[in-house]
Amino acid sequence: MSAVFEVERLSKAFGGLAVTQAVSLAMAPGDRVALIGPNGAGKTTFVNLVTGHLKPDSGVVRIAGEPLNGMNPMQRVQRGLVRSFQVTRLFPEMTPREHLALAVLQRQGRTGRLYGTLWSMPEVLDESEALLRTLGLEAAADRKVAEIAYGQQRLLEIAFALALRPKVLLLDEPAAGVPQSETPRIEAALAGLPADLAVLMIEHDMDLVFRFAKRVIVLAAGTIIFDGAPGDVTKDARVREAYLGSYADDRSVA
Ligand SMILES: Nc1ncnc2c1ncn2[C@@H]1O[C@H](COP(=O)(O)OP(=O)(O)OP(=O)(O)O)[C@@H](O)[C@H]1O
Repeated sequence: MSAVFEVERLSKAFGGLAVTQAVSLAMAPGDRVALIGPNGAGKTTFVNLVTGHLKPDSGVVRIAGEPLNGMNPMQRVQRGLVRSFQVTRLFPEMTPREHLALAVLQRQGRTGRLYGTLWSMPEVLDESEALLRTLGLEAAADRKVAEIAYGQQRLLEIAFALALRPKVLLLDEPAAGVPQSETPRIEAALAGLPADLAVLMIEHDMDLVFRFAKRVIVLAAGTIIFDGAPGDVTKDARVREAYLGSYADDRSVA
Protein backbone atom coordinates (compact mmCIF):
# COMPACT_ATOMS: atom_id res chain seq x y z
CA MET A 1 0.00 0.00 0.00
CA SER A 2 1.32 3.48 -0.77
CA ALA A 3 2.57 5.69 2.04
CA VAL A 4 0.23 8.19 3.68
CA PHE A 5 3.07 9.63 5.78
CA GLU A 6 6.64 10.07 4.60
CA VAL A 7 9.60 11.65 6.30
CA GLU A 8 12.70 12.04 4.19
CA ARG A 9 16.10 12.89 5.64
CA LEU A 10 14.73 15.25 8.28
CA SER A 11 17.51 17.04 10.15
CA LYS A 12 17.77 19.59 12.93
CA ALA A 13 20.63 20.89 15.06
CA PHE A 14 20.47 23.16 18.08
CA GLY A 15 23.74 25.03 17.92
CA GLY A 16 26.33 22.30 17.54
CA LEU A 17 24.02 19.54 18.78
CA ALA A 18 22.57 17.45 15.94
CA VAL A 19 19.27 16.33 17.51
CA THR A 20 17.63 14.92 14.38
CA GLN A 21 19.99 13.42 11.84
CA ALA A 22 18.66 12.52 8.40
CA VAL A 23 15.65 10.66 9.83
CA SER A 24 13.55 8.89 7.19
CA LEU A 25 10.46 6.74 7.58
CA ALA A 26 7.24 5.92 5.77
CA MET A 27 3.89 4.71 7.04
CA ALA A 28 0.89 3.26 5.22
CA PRO A 29 -2.78 3.66 6.24
CA GLY A 30 -3.54 1.40 9.19
CA ASP A 31 0.06 1.19 10.42
CA ARG A 32 0.59 0.94 14.18
CA VAL A 33 4.11 2.12 14.93
CA ALA A 34 5.82 2.86 18.23
CA LEU A 35 8.68 5.35 18.38
CA ILE A 36 10.91 4.60 21.34
CA GLY A 37 14.32 5.62 22.57
CA PRO A 38 16.21 6.83 25.62
CA ASN A 39 15.64 10.22 27.22
CA GLY A 40 17.13 12.92 25.03
CA ALA A 41 17.12 10.71 21.91
CA GLY A 42 15.22 13.39 20.00
CA LYS A 43 11.68 11.97 19.95
CA THR A 44 9.94 15.18 20.97
CA THR A 45 12.06 17.23 18.60
CA PHE A 46 11.17 14.83 15.77
CA VAL A 47 7.45 15.22 16.48
CA ASN A 48 7.78 19.01 16.68
CA LEU A 49 9.54 19.06 13.31
CA VAL A 50 6.83 16.91 11.77
CA THR A 51 3.95 18.97 13.18
CA GLY A 52 5.49 22.28 12.13
CA HIS A 53 6.18 23.51 15.67
CA LEU A 54 9.90 23.51 14.80
CA LYS A 55 11.53 24.31 11.49
CA PRO A 56 13.93 21.63 10.19
CA ASP A 57 17.34 22.51 8.79
CA SER A 58 16.61 20.16 5.91
CA GLY A 59 14.34 17.31 4.89
CA VAL A 60 10.76 16.80 3.78
CA VAL A 61 7.54 15.61 5.43
CA ARG A 62 4.68 14.47 3.19
CA ILE A 63 1.07 13.55 3.86
CA ALA A 64 -0.58 11.56 1.08
CA GLY A 65 2.26 12.63 -1.21
CA GLU A 66 1.93 16.36 -0.51
CA PRO A 67 5.05 18.07 0.93
CA LEU A 68 4.27 20.06 4.08
CA ASN A 69 7.32 22.34 3.98
CA GLY A 70 6.47 25.87 5.01
CA MET A 71 3.03 24.95 6.38
CA ASN A 72 2.13 25.97 9.92
CA PRO A 73 0.77 23.43 12.43
CA MET A 74 -2.87 24.26 11.68
CA GLN A 75 -2.39 23.81 7.95
CA ARG A 76 -0.81 20.43 8.67
CA VAL A 77 -3.81 19.45 10.80
CA GLN A 78 -6.04 20.36 7.88
CA ARG A 79 -3.98 18.01 5.67
CA GLY A 80 -4.65 15.19 8.16
CA LEU A 81 -1.56 15.25 10.38
CA VAL A 82 -2.87 15.43 13.94
CA ARG A 83 -1.03 15.21 17.23
CA SER A 84 -3.20 14.17 20.14
CA PHE A 85 -4.23 17.23 22.08
CA GLN A 86 -2.40 17.50 25.41
CA VAL A 87 -4.31 17.40 28.72
CA THR A 88 -2.58 20.65 29.60
CA ARG A 89 -4.27 22.24 26.60
CA LEU A 90 -7.79 21.14 27.49
CA PHE A 91 -10.07 23.85 28.88
CA PRO A 92 -10.75 23.00 32.55
CA GLU A 93 -14.09 24.83 32.67
CA MET A 94 -15.46 23.23 29.51
CA THR A 95 -17.10 19.83 29.20
CA PRO A 96 -15.95 16.96 26.98
CA ARG A 97 -19.05 17.46 24.81
CA GLU A 98 -18.15 21.12 24.28
CA HIS A 99 -14.55 20.22 23.46
CA LEU A 100 -15.61 17.75 20.82
CA ALA A 101 -18.16 20.11 19.29
CA LEU A 102 -15.43 22.72 19.04
CA ALA A 103 -13.07 20.23 17.41
CA VAL A 104 -15.70 19.34 14.82
CA LEU A 105 -16.32 23.04 14.15
CA GLN A 106 -12.60 23.64 13.88
CA ARG A 107 -12.31 20.88 11.31
CA GLN A 108 -15.15 22.43 9.36
CA GLY A 109 -13.52 25.87 9.56
CA ARG A 110 -16.47 27.24 11.54
CA THR A 111 -14.78 28.16 14.83
CA GLY A 112 -15.89 31.77 14.49
CA ARG A 113 -19.41 30.87 15.56
CA LEU A 114 -19.45 29.60 19.08
CA TYR A 115 -22.04 28.82 21.66
CA GLY A 116 -24.99 30.83 20.39
CA THR A 117 -25.33 28.62 17.36
CA LEU A 118 -23.47 25.50 18.49
CA TRP A 119 -26.46 23.92 20.14
CA SER A 120 -28.58 24.31 17.06
CA MET A 121 -26.22 22.32 14.86
CA PRO A 122 -27.51 18.76 15.07
CA GLU A 123 -24.82 17.26 12.85
CA VAL A 124 -22.07 18.70 15.09
CA LEU A 125 -23.80 17.41 18.21
CA ASP A 126 -24.42 13.98 16.68
CA GLU A 127 -20.78 13.63 15.74
CA SER A 128 -19.67 14.72 19.22
CA GLU A 129 -22.08 12.22 20.76
CA ALA A 130 -20.74 9.42 18.57
CA LEU A 131 -17.17 10.19 19.65
CA LEU A 132 -18.18 10.31 23.31
CA ARG A 133 -19.71 6.86 22.87
CA THR A 134 -16.71 5.45 20.99
CA LEU A 135 -14.33 6.57 23.72
CA GLY A 136 -16.67 5.53 26.56
CA LEU A 137 -16.99 9.10 27.81
CA GLU A 138 -20.79 9.38 27.95
CA ALA A 139 -20.94 9.55 31.75
CA ALA A 140 -18.40 12.37 31.82
CA ALA A 141 -19.79 14.20 28.79
CA ASP A 142 -21.35 17.14 30.60
CA ARG A 143 -19.00 17.54 33.53
CA LYS A 144 -16.24 20.12 33.63
CA VAL A 145 -12.93 18.69 32.45
CA ALA A 146 -11.32 19.84 35.70
CA GLU A 147 -13.66 17.47 37.58
CA ILE A 148 -13.27 14.29 35.55
CA ALA A 149 -10.68 11.56 36.13
CA TYR A 150 -7.23 11.95 34.58
CA GLY A 151 -7.76 8.83 32.50
CA GLN A 152 -10.94 10.38 31.10
CA GLN A 153 -9.03 13.56 30.27
CA ARG A 154 -6.55 11.48 28.31
CA LEU A 155 -9.39 9.71 26.49
CA LEU A 156 -10.75 13.13 25.62
CA GLU A 157 -7.37 14.05 24.06
CA ILE A 158 -7.77 11.07 21.74
CA ALA A 159 -11.42 11.89 21.01
CA PHE A 160 -10.48 15.49 20.22
CA ALA A 161 -7.81 14.32 17.79
CA LEU A 162 -10.26 11.92 16.10
CA ALA A 163 -12.80 14.73 15.69
CA LEU A 164 -10.23 16.38 13.42
CA ARG A 165 -10.41 13.27 11.15
CA PRO A 166 -6.68 12.58 10.93
CA LYS A 167 -4.97 10.46 8.32
CA VAL A 168 -1.93 10.25 10.58
CA LEU A 169 -2.22 10.41 14.37
CA LEU A 170 0.77 11.16 16.59
CA LEU A 171 0.21 9.99 20.16
CA ASP A 172 2.50 11.14 22.92
CA GLU A 173 2.62 8.60 25.77
CA PRO A 174 -1.17 8.17 25.84
CA ALA A 175 -1.25 6.27 29.15
CA ALA A 176 1.44 8.22 31.03
CA GLY A 177 0.27 9.40 34.44
CA VAL A 178 -2.94 7.38 34.24
CA PRO A 179 -3.65 5.20 37.31
CA GLN A 180 -3.38 1.49 36.60
CA SER A 181 -7.10 1.01 37.20
CA GLU A 182 -7.85 3.29 34.24
CA THR A 183 -5.22 2.06 31.77
CA PRO A 184 -7.38 -0.76 30.33
CA ARG A 185 -9.77 1.90 29.02
CA ILE A 186 -6.93 3.76 27.33
CA GLU A 187 -5.72 0.53 25.77
CA ALA A 188 -9.24 -0.30 24.62
CA ALA A 189 -9.45 3.15 23.01
CA LEU A 190 -6.14 2.54 21.23
CA ALA A 191 -7.31 -0.86 20.07
CA GLY A 192 -10.49 0.74 18.72
CA LEU A 193 -8.83 3.46 16.65
CA PRO A 194 -10.04 3.56 13.02
CA ALA A 195 -8.50 0.71 11.05
CA ASP A 196 -7.29 2.93 8.19
CA LEU A 197 -5.63 5.51 10.45
CA ALA A 198 -1.82 5.50 10.55
CA VAL A 199 -0.73 5.81 14.19
CA LEU A 200 2.72 6.74 15.45
CA MET A 201 2.93 6.44 19.23
CA ILE A 202 5.82 7.77 21.30
CA GLU A 203 6.00 5.53 24.33
CA HIS A 204 8.34 4.55 27.15
CA ASP A 205 6.16 1.77 28.56
CA MET A 206 7.44 -1.27 26.68
CA ASP A 207 4.56 -3.50 27.73
CA LEU A 208 2.18 -1.08 26.08
CA VAL A 209 4.46 -0.87 23.04
CA PHE A 210 4.38 -4.63 22.62
CA ARG A 211 0.60 -4.79 22.96
CA PHE A 212 -0.04 -1.93 20.53
CA ALA A 213 2.66 -1.77 17.87
CA LYS A 214 3.14 -3.94 14.81
CA ARG A 215 6.39 -2.10 14.12
CA VAL A 216 8.91 -0.40 16.37
CA ILE A 217 11.31 2.41 15.50
CA VAL A 218 14.16 3.14 17.88
CA LEU A 219 15.72 6.57 17.92
CA ALA A 220 19.05 7.11 19.67
CA ALA A 221 21.12 10.30 19.52
CA GLY A 222 18.95 11.62 16.72
CA THR A 223 19.22 8.65 14.35
CA ILE A 224 17.06 5.63 13.71
CA ILE A 225 19.00 2.60 14.91
CA PHE A 226 16.19 0.05 14.45
CA ASP A 227 13.02 -0.12 12.36
CA GLY A 228 11.31 -3.47 12.39
CA ALA A 229 9.11 -6.03 14.08
CA PRO A 230 8.49 -5.82 17.84
CA GLY A 231 9.66 -9.40 18.16
CA ASP A 232 13.12 -8.45 16.90
CA VAL A 233 13.69 -5.22 18.77
CA THR A 234 14.85 -6.72 22.04
CA LYS A 235 17.28 -9.01 20.20
CA ASP A 236 19.01 -6.17 18.36
CA ALA A 237 22.50 -5.55 19.70
CA ARG A 238 22.50 -1.78 19.08
CA VAL A 239 19.10 -1.37 20.71
CA ARG A 240 20.16 -3.41 23.72
CA GLU A 241 23.22 -1.26 24.12
CA ALA A 242 21.45 2.07 23.64
CA TYR A 243 18.19 1.47 25.41
CA LEU A 244 16.57 -1.84 26.12
CA GLY A 245 19.30 -3.97 27.67
CA SER A 246 17.74 -4.57 31.05
CA TYR A 247 14.20 -4.84 29.67
CA ALA A 248 15.31 -7.45 27.14
CA ASP A 249 17.09 -9.42 29.86
CA ASP A 250 13.98 -9.38 32.05
CA ARG A 251 11.85 -10.63 29.18
CA SER A 252 14.20 -13.45 28.28
CA VAL A 253 14.09 -14.60 31.89
CA ALA A 254 10.29 -14.37 32.03
N1 LIG B 1 15.01 24.09 21.95
C1 LIG B 1 16.13 23.41 22.23
N2 LIG B 1 17.33 24.02 22.28
C2 LIG B 1 18.45 23.33 22.54
N3 LIG B 1 18.49 21.98 22.75
C3 LIG B 1 17.33 21.32 22.72
C4 LIG B 1 16.08 21.99 22.47
N4 LIG B 1 15.09 21.06 22.49
C5 LIG B 1 15.69 19.88 22.76
N5 LIG B 1 17.02 20.03 22.89
C6 LIG B 1 18.00 18.96 23.15
O1 LIG B 1 17.82 18.00 22.13
C7 LIG B 1 18.00 16.68 22.64
C8 LIG B 1 16.78 15.84 22.32
O2 LIG B 1 15.67 16.29 23.10
P1 LIG B 1 14.20 15.69 22.94
O3 LIG B 1 13.35 16.39 23.94
O4 LIG B 1 13.78 15.77 21.52
O5 LIG B 1 14.42 14.17 23.35
P2 LIG B 1 13.34 13.07 23.74
O6 LIG B 1 13.76 11.82 23.07
O7 LIG B 1 11.98 13.57 23.45
O8 LIG B 1 13.55 12.92 25.30
P3 LIG B 1 12.47 12.50 26.43
O9 LIG B 1 12.20 11.05 26.22
O10 LIG B 1 13.24 12.77 27.69
O11 LIG B 1 11.28 13.38 26.26
C9 LIG B 1 18.27 16.82 24.12
O12 LIG B 1 19.68 16.79 24.29
C10 LIG B 1 17.74 18.21 24.45
O13 LIG B 1 18.44 18.78 25.52
